[in-house]
Amino acid sequence: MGLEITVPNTCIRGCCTSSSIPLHVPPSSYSLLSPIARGAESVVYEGNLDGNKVAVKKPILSTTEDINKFHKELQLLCKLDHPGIATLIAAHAKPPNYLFFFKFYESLNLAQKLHLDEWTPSINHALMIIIQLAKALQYLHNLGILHRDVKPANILLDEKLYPHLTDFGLAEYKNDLKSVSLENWKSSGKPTGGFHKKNMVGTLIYMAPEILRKELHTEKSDVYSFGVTINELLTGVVPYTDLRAEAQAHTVLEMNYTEQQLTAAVVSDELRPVLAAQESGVPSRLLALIQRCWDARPENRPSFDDIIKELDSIIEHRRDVDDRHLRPCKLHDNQVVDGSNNHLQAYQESINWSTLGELFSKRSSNATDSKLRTWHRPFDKPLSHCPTLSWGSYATCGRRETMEDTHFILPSICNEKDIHAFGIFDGHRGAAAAEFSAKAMPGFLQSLGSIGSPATTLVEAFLKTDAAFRDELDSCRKSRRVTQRDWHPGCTAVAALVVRNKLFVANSGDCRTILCRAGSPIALTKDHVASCPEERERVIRDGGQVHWQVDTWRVGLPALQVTRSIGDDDLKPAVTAEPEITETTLSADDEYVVIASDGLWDVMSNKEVISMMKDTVKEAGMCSKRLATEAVERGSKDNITVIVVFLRPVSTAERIY
Ligand SMILES: Nc1ncnc2c1ncn2[C@@H]1O[C@H](COP(=O)(O)OP(=O)(O)OP(=O)(O)O)[C@@H](O)[C@H]1O
Ligand SMILES: [Mn+2]
Ligand SMILES: [Mn+2]
Repeated sequence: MGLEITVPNTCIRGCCTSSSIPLHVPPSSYSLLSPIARGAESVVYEGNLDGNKVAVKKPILSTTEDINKFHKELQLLCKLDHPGIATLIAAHAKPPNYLFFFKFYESLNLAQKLHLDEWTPSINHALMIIIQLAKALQYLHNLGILHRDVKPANILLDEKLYPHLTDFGLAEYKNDLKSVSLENWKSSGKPTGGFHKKNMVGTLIYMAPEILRKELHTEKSDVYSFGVTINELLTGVVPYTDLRAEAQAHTVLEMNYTEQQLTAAVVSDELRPVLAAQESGVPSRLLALIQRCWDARPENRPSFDDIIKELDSIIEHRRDVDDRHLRPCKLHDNQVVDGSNNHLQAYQESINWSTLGELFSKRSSNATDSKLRTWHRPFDKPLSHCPTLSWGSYATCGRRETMEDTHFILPSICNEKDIHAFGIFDGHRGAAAAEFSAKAMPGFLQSLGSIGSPATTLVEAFLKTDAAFRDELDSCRKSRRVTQRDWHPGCTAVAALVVRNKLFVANSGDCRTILCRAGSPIALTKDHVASCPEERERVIRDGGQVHWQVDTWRVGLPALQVTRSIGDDDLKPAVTAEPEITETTLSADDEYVVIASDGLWDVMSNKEVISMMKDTVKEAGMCSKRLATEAVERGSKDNITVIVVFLRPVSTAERIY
């Protein structure tokens, strides 16, 4: 269950503290595998921490000053929590091991992606990266922090090619910079050469002229580096390489000398990289923004607040233009199919809903002290039957282009060895609600378990996840991170909770859970769809409208087929998030549970699932995969997610019960 935070959670000096990031990790919990990058000041390894793939940054420490620098970087990193900034998972700050453990970002850094992979992002994807990066820098500047080393090599890309700013090796609080310079002036009358060397930082081609002139770094110096970086993203050209190649071809000058020439040209002649071309589709307002970002005079450059306002407006303008020309056509199953809509999607997805959900999860589980938290135990009598659990899952987007299913597996909640939770979310109108819920609900389950019975815990977790998601969407609309007002993503949800010998299943929507008892299926959920008369009546009672359209009953204008879900805020309260709960006492007859999204059940009956399980190797992951691939073969048109949980000991050698 993740890494423990030992108390007191501080570094050896006591200068770095964190309530959520462990600052001591036992050597047995991690290993360093191969190095991925060797910098002047550190080696970054691919590694493993507590079973998860991580990036381990190991600074090269030779002097006390290096160690001071490590503590400073750690202090800063402990304060940061933003989806556009690389996530520090843990650190070790005790001699002889000084290590940073970061979330592993799969898709290279932006410099490698552009120049080794020769990646050319679409304008919409580039805009998404630019705005996410601007928000990360706005966040830092609001905290009074200057990054001082903004460049493509310090921007890591995750599997979706979303950017995460990293490398705080040169970052400083603005106020500290001021005092350093004042002290220096006082003690020596003028800055010394050593002082300049130490403070003239960042990579030359991204450095603002005032830094090259050896003046103090300000927020506007980060803005300059941002401008050069996003121009590189749009052109795919390393700044000045065209120039430099020429210089090298025509002279035998040392690199150092051409760099001096370059510096002089940037400072005195206002030389800048070649601006991206409007013909390649870059909006002219974006080009103008880049030019303002790299203006020679810091006071003429916009702040990140200004930059974000302008970017929002550029993006909204692009959408308006497209909306007028190309109206997306609505299909029966609520899927909007239209190529022109891709950039809209890219913008909606520029909000990382998983990360937002994770933040909620962290917040809700931090609200109660994990040490004091115990899970509600309704039965302390000795049990007649103790299930032995093993589980596995498989998720596939099937024939769809996008994946809108998510799931979570949460074993040993609050370190209780016999309490486990599993959940599946099936998104519609985008993946946002599903991505958010799969991260947020585990946090709510952990924090709520101590309060009520398992059944009320599940109901509360569903309602809280729904409320949190809709709040978050609202505030995104207010801050204009979501400018499309008629975007109302939702997801169906099913969660199973095993508490010793009891199984609780909560369901909102049309995911399904079955239990195999003595060889026969027992349905533990009922589908909440408008074709079900009771559900239809309930929707109408709660103020919703249902109508027959094409081939079935549907709810409201969006013509939703499901009648309960998380999100879908245009249809609340009629399309409620409140789940129906079943409670089952497990006995020796109970073999396994299958939880799956409707992509499986569309093409397979409960009985067929049971018979397929019969001749599959009894390993939960393999069973899940077999069921899902069979559903694809049978022509399921939907995303498919399957979780199988065995309830009694199984041997993988056993083929048939
Ligand atoms: N979390 C991560 N996931 C994947 N790769 C990473 C991660 N962190 C760092 N890297 C890789 O290691 C490189 C160096 O990381 P970082 O910039 O933090 O180290 P550094 O020693 O400060 O480098 P520099 O030479 O730029 O000062 C990155 O450019 C990236 O390629
Ligand atoms: Mn770096
Ligand atoms: Mn660095």
